[in-house]
Amino acid sequence: MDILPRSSVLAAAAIGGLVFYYALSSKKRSKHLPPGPRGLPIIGNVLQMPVEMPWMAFSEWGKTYGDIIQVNILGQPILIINSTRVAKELLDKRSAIYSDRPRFVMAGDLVGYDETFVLQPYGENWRKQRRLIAQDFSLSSTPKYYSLQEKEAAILVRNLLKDSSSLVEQIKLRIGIIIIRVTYGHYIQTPDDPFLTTPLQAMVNFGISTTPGNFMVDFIPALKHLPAWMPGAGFLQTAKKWRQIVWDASWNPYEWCKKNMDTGKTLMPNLCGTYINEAGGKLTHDDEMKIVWAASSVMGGGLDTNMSSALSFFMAMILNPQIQAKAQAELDAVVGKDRLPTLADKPNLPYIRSIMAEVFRWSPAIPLGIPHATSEDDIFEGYEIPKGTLIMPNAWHMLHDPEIYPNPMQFIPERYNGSDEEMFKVTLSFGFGRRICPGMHFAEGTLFSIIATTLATCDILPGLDANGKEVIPKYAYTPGTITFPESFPVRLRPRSPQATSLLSDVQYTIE
Ligand code: HEM
Repeated sequence: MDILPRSSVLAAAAIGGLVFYYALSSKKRSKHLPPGPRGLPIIGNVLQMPVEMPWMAFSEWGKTYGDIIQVNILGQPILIINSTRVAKELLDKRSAIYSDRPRFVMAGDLVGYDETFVLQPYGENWRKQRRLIAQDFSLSSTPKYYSLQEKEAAILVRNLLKDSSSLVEQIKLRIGIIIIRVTYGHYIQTPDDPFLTTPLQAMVNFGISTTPGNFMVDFIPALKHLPAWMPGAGFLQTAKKWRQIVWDASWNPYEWCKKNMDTGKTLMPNLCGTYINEAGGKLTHDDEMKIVWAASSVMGGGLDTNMSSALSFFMAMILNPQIQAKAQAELDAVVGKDRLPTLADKPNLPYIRSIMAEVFRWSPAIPLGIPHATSEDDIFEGYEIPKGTLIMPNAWHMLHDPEIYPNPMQFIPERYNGSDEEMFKVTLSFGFGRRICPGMHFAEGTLFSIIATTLATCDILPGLDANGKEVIPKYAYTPGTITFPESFPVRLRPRSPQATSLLSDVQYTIE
């Protein structure tokens, strides 16, 4: 795998291409571009690009360069946006020309993620796929999945009470079960089910291959034509392996769903099954391509993101026992102790909603968003933004701006004053403009169920190290497009025997 910036892959052939490319693009550099760190000839800012939690580094850069920062990686202009106002101005108001995706040569051309509409260029195919799922996951459609989300949340907590050392695995499994059930009508029963493990692997690869700067071929597309045996061309073998994984993750569960519509094994409703039914079973190859890749986008979009937010919730609660106590008081007053909370209780639980909003603010799962790209030249406040600029909205910075969120590193649900309008503002962690996450309402259902069920039934405590000492987690996140808290131990203690018995009563049904 050829990783920048430490890579030594600046092979002679590539440099030749670069000089040519740089000569071509130097005209653009002389324009009035937004401020940014001064780069080197040819390679631009490659060596300055931060690797660890780059969203925090870009946030620091903002103190020197301001709200918009231009960097250049081997001739590719990148605009980092450090302000909600500017992000809305460009990505929302000018969405007609800011809704493209950059061309990811590794992730797209070579591995094939560009079949999914997450990476599709802004155009007809993107629109058709997006329409298919926007409907199924709209605010008014998601209640059909509430009971699944509530049940899986309860089983998650029940299993964590038995063994809280398996926090990550349990969250992965339960969120995987939910998303695969609603997409294909298949109920995952064991963590080693390939319908779960293959998409999870595909997501790991997605994260690596879409992180700008990880693959030289993204900046020098001609490298994709290198012979596979050439030193430095290891990325071609990687791409081949990863391509098979994406194909298996996308087509196998769809074929299973289609085949089992008649046997009754396919559980309804689900995205693919509904589509197959509506078409009366008569689908052209083109129709199938559309639904397979739209479904794959749902599965990919809904797995790691929700997992990341759920893990951040557990971390925030370990760090803030007083918030747990306040949330539990609200749950006891509104829901009582004789039943588990449901999604129907959500309107009456403003403090739980505030905790959820604060999770999205404190630890956005995709801190730098999924990059957009400009499809035309533009001018903003006197700065030129060339066509093809990769746009990185630094959601992390926007959600940690001390002017808007005082003490931004503190987890403070009270900052919203119970106002849904204030909470709504953090939804910028779900992206911008026409590309905004179509799974937002569904994601909220899953996370709300996990938060409410856990707090209603358990106290969340720090885990212990080998010497029995409490481990307080640090605010540290993994690199990649979708980020996770660095691993931390946790302990769950039931609030009462009654709480344990409410969890035990939840039926493990395949539905
Ligand atoms: C906590 C959970 C989630 C977070 C934080 C999240 C965040 C995001 C973000 C930041 C984007 C990029 C938007 C942009 O380009 O401006 C996105 C796109 C997307 N998300 Fe989510 N997401 C979550 C859950 C989900 C779920 C549950 C689904 C599926 C049901 C989903 C499906 C998608 C899809 C398909 C896209 C691509 C949209 C497009 O390119 O048009 N996401 N998400």
